[in-house]
Amino acid sequence: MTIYFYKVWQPYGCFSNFSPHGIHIQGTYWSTVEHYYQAQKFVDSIDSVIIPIIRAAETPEEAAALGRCSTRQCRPDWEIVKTQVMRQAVLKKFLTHADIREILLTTGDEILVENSPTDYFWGCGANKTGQNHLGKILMSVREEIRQLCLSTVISAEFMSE
Ligand SMILES: Nc1c(N[C@@H]2O[C@H](COP(=O)(O)O)[C@@H](O)[C@H]2O)[nH]c(=O)[nH]c1=O
Repeated sequence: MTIYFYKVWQPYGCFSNFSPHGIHIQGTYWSTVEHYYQAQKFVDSIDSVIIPIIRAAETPEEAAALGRCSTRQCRPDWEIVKTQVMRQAVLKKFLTHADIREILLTTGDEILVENSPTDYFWGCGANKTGQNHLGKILMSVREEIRQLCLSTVISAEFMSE
């Protein structure tokens, strides 16, 4: 059965990038994946002064509004790197927080879909035809963590022999 998620307060809300699960990346703390993702749009761009402002945003909604401002200039390679940027942050989130890692692992092999009514790239959009890249990242992170757990168990058994 496909699992749909979107808003933080709805079922599986911890899969949303707006969920209150902080991450450290390269020595810097970000209070949500959304803060980190929106700020990365401006790395090495002429509008990079916005980065600490996005980081300090009170809420992920505010961080998203700052990052989506159309008068600011995104880094030129953003379209090429954005999926990798997102995957790195989502992986860090689920490696950091054991409680939500368990929730992700208990979804087994179910399809995960960000049920955004407006986003046809990260989500499935209003008519479910969107590319669902966030759902795909979550499924690939789930698989990576499963493999990591497996290799930890195997090496623990090897060490005890
Ligand atoms: N969850 C969620 C959203 N979805 C998130 O928005 C981000 C895409 O931003 P952008 O690339 O700037 O369009 C990405 O993290 C996607 O998961 N958007 C919202 O306005 N509210 C929300 O609760």
